[in-house]
Amino acid sequence: MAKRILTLNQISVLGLERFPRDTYEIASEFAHPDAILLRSHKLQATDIPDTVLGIARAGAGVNNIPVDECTRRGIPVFNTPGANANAVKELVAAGLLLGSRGIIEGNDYVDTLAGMDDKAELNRTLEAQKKQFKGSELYGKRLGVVGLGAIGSLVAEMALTLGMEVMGYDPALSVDAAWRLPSEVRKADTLSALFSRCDYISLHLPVLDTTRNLINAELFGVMPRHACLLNFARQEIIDEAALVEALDKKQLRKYIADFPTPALIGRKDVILTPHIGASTDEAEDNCAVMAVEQLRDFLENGNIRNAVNFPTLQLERVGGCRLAVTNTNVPKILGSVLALLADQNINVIDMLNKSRDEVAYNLIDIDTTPPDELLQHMRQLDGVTSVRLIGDCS
Ligand SMILES: NC(=O)c1ccc[n+]([C@@H]2O[C@H](COP(=O)([O-])OP(=O)(O)OC[C@H]3O[C@@H](n4cnc5c(N)ncnc54)[C@H](O)[C@@H]3O)[C@@H](O)[C@H]2O)c1
Ligand SMILES: O=C(O)CC[C@@H](O)C(=O)O
Repeated sequence: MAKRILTLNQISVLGLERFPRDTYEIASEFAHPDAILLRSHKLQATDIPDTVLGIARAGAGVNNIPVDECTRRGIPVFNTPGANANAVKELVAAGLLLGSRGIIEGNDYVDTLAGMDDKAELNRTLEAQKKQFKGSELYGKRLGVVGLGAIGSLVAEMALTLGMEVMGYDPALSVDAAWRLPSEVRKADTLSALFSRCDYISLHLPVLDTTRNLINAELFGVMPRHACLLNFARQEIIDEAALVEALDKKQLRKYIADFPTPALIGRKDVILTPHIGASTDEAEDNCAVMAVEQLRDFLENGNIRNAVNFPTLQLERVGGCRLAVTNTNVPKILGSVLALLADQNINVIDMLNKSRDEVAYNLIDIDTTPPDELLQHMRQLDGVTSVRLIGDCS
């Protein structure tokens, strides 16, 4: 039977074409989908049917998905790290330029001159008024980057090429990300040190329980008054009341962000774009292709790459059929699963088991198709969250 993929946002065709039409059905409405593919759609736990095996986010942030509930139900949530990083980096470059030069104000002013048909008079007026729109250069200024992952590291590199100094803060920096980082990036030990020393600050961290409202009144209080804050990460990272108060008190010069809210729209000291950080042809294609490939590998082989709540695990297919078993990460459960197979004289050909936090995940290749009763029995074992048979041994 064809696998059913429920799409909850518009997904690039280049990605969707990677689902073979003879083995997959794709639609934006399905009562019993095998998997969900989405972008920013806010997914409620109650909207995830029991048939769903995996969820793929074509993008980086997964705060629109109830990840804890998925983990509880044994559903891996995939994302596409780095696939849209260049698109965001380029918008941040634009944000830095909009924050340093009177581009928007100048453009708005020029629009007011529509209808002035005398070219000489137009030029005289422009030359007389342009001093209002003077800016300052980025060269030599200091950029603080909060979060030095896929996007933050590219932003740091881009700012260095503009001649800026770069300071970074990331207490959870992975070893791989540290290797990617240009050596010129100076480390800030605290957020407060970074906020107090930078002319521009750009946020590139995920929204988590620990980062919600992280940027608060205390940090706005130490910022230089000429500083500019860029937020192309998520609005929830900023304490909005504190931001509005800081703008009112002129504790920061400008806020440039991808997340409009009623309190911010229309302010002269705020520049807002409608969440278009990843809205390029290239990023949409990259994210969709990566999400689809990861989802297919999971549905067809049980392999897991780039899940935010499951361990990474890939086992080459060597024939036979495969059991994908998820359980809580406590002793003896795997032993009970294997004992059930041994009781039925089912031989294990190959096996891989890994854990991440409270989740343990096992791929077990066997040489005989197990009877349905055995799978039911396995599902009822204490601590087993899900059991899936992939393929057929016959
Ligand atoms: N505007 C957009 O359209 C758009 C597009 C892509 C991503 N994003 C947002 O940007 C975020 C980052 O994306 P990415 O691809 O760089 O992710 P990433 O996972 O590669 O990098 C995130 C970095 O943040 C760091 N971090 C975690 N907690 C931190 C903290 N308390 N302080 C400082 N750093 C911390 C992590 O260690 C990691 O290095 C995403 O989670 C998403 O919310 C927005
Ligand atoms: O899908 C999008 O347009 C936004 C994606 C972005 O917010 C992300 O977290 O990757």
